[in-house]
Amino acid sequence: MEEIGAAQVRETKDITETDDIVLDVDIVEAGYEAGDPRIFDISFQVRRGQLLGLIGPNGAGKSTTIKTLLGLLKHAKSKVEIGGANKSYAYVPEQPVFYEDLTLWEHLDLAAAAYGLEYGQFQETAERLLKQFGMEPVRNDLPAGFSKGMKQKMMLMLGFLVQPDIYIVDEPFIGLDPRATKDFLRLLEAERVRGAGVLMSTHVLDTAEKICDDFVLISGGKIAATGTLEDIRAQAGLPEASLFDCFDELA
Ligand SMILES: Nc1ncnc2c1ncn2[C@@H]1O[C@H](COP(=O)(O)OP(=O)(O)OP(=O)(O)O)[C@@H](O)[C@H]1O
Repeated sequence: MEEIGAAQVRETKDITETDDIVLDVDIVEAGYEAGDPRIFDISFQVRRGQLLGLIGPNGAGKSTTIKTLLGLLKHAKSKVEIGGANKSYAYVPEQPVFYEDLTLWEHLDLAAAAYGLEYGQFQETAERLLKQFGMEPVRNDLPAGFSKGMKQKMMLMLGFLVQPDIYIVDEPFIGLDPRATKDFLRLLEAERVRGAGVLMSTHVLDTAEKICDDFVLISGGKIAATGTLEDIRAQAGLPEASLFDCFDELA
């Protein structure tokens, strides 16, 4: 058990190599101040190759759930098992985080060094990602001068570079143009085929409906519905309905 702050009880334990589960989350409660929890009883798992959509209205508790499973909140009672055989994960935040003085290429290089990637493999993967995201022309530029979508692409590239067991992606679609969205989804699909799991928080429900295997719908800090689109439709009492209509009914 790992104690981080008086009110936090966050356990991490190993997932065995034979296990298909790459993320196992069991949150009793979590919040930003002692005695003021914002999310309650949130439990779910992500398996290899699975894309789980974390959806819910503004303020429902999606980001709080993600911060809790990353171990970033002081006031949390939770048990989280993260990563498969390699114990590796990539977190792609909604708000880009970068170093003012490092170029795009230097960011990639730094991430590769931090994760201990072999240099030849790093170069090959980084070159491929620069091409795939159309970012070759700005490889030696500082990200402070990038557009919102370009910063978002940099964050996605840093995640893909690492090829982790699980991707935790917070709202990837806002800011990406249609071409970049397509490139991102193609890369994500390839990673799922490789065996990576994905937890993705998003408001873009028409895309989520097409790409996610399963959903966790959070409302008012609690789980309002879980399962496949069919399960969600049954829970909403709306057979044939879109994810958007089910969301409206359940949230
Ligand atoms: N840094 C913070 N300090 C205090 N309270 C916060 C903080 N961030 C979020 N909250 C509160 O926690 C609750 C859940 O917010 P959270 O950010 O998890 O929602 P969300 O589902 O991610 O919403 P959105 O879709 O708008 O991003 C809300 O009541 C919000 O006011």
